[in-house]
Amino acid sequence: MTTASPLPEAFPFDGIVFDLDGTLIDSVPDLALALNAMLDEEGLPRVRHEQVPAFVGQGARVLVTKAMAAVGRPIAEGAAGAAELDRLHDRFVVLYEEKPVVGTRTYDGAEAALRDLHARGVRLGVCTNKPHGPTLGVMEALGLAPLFTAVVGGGLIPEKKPDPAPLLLTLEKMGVAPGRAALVGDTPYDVGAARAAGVPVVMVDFGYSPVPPAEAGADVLISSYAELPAAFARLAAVAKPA
Ligand SMILES: O=C(O)COP(=O)(O)O
Ligand SMILES: [Mg+2]
Repeated sequence: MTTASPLPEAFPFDGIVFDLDGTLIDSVPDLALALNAMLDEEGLPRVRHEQVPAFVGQGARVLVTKAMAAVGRPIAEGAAGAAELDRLHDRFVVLYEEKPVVGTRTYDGAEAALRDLHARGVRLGVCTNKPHGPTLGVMEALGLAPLFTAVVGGGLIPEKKPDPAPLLLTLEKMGVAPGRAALVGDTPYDVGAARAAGVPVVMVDFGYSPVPPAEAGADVLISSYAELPAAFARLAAVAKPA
């Protein structure tokens, strides 16, 4: 990159945690591919790509549960339903890990923003509800993995965002105090985790939020990564002192 860094000289945070799906990457093409491969195996109708964003954000079990409901085969309550969900989830993850980056792309400007922060010595983390295994696979394949100090995917601990535990674990692995960090995400699950952890939050408006992004309660809303440096400057004003 030859562009001059637009980040403020005195950067207000030691570390930035990013959500993955809908924030750094548009993963819906490959999530849809794996879901439809799983549905084909079950002899069920496929989901349309435009249905899939509404399924993403709370982890793979919720993704599969919502997809099954969308094709008219909702997962039943009780032990039989739980066993079916386990089976379908495990198969979905296998299929997704086989082809995780056929159509997945980083959003415009995301990689440059990450490289800029990294070059300035800001520690970077990913905190995602996507299962941890495929998370690592996707990040490796897209060349993002070396930029991050810590990656916490779904299943490493039982809690998922909006619970603050995965975000706090990410920060612990990064060696960054919550009062010196910010989160960038795309859904109310990210905002909830950030609020509960005492971390200010930027929300992108181009992800997979199930509610209008402006109503999700983030501190700052951005429409492109070009707006991120200004968003951090505004966040610094709402951040708790270290
Ligand atoms: O896989 C999901 O459901 C969500 O992943 P995210 O937390 O990176 O948005
Ligand atoms: Mg997301």
